[in-house]
Amino acid sequence: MSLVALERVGVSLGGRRVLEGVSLAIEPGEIVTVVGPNGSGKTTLMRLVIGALTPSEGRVLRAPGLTVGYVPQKLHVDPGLPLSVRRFLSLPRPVSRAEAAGALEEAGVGHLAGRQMTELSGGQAQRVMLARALTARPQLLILDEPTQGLDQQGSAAFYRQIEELRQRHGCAILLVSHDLHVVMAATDRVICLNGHVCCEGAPAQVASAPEYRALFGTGTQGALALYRHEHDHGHDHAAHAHAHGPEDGAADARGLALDAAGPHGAGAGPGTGTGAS
Ligand SMILES: Nc1ncnc2c1ncn2[C@@H]1O[C@H](COP(=O)(O)OP(=O)(O)OP(=O)(O)O)[C@@H](O)[C@H]1O
Repeated sequence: MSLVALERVGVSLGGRRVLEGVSLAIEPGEIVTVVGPNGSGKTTLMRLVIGALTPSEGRVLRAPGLTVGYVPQKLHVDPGLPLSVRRFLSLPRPVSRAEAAGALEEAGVGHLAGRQMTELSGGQAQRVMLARALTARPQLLILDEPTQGLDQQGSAAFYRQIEELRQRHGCAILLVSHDLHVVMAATDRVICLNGHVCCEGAPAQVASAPEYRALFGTGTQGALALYRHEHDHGHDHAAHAHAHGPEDGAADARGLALDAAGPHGAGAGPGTGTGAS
């Protein structure tokens, strides 16, 4: 059974048609990247998947008891509000010290537990937010624009980490990107969105599809080749840590935010002093 399935979903916001006739399904354990230009409805689609938005048409089906970890594009932390990393990990669901430490380690930021959220760089904040998402033990991990601001090498390293997370946790991972470069090569399936699903399939198929090329041009093949070259070298652990390991501050300069869903998933809207953009 699919974790999430959208059936002919349409969404209108502020009198505008944002999504139309979108049908897709996310299967257990797969990595799916949604690509599309600015304003093509990617974030709206993520909000549908987590249940923060109700479709105007069609329906969204979720596996019973589905657990979702959601990392939205931005986090808004009130600068006047003291909020340590450790405490942030316990919002909204308290987690044990050991669980928090483990998740931070896994995200490559174990040393930041005592810091204030407002002191973190964009890349550090991104990893802390990923750690919080992991504490929900999600069956589906959703990351909205996690590679924004990263160069191709940084994006490739990020995707390797995503692959490792999938292997370790067995979760499906749904990502959004509007700058389709290296990211495509590391995903099982790409969905190209522009208000509707233009095309979908394996990365190489989508990269050569006329619908994709009409939106993004033809420049992706070189990036795919770059990724494959690096990937061939990357699997022993030491080489990984050296060439592709977590680098604080290397990630998204805008900062990435997370609002992890509760233990049973879908209530991942803004709250607890943080909000998705
Ligand atoms: N609350 C809202 N009211 C009216 N229009 C909205 C609302 N939220 C989003 N939109 C519009 O819906 C469209 C899709 O927005 P969405 O944020 O889903 O796009 P996106 O693909 O994630 O864009 P980007 O790559 O720039 O982040 C845009 O035209 C946006 O202006």
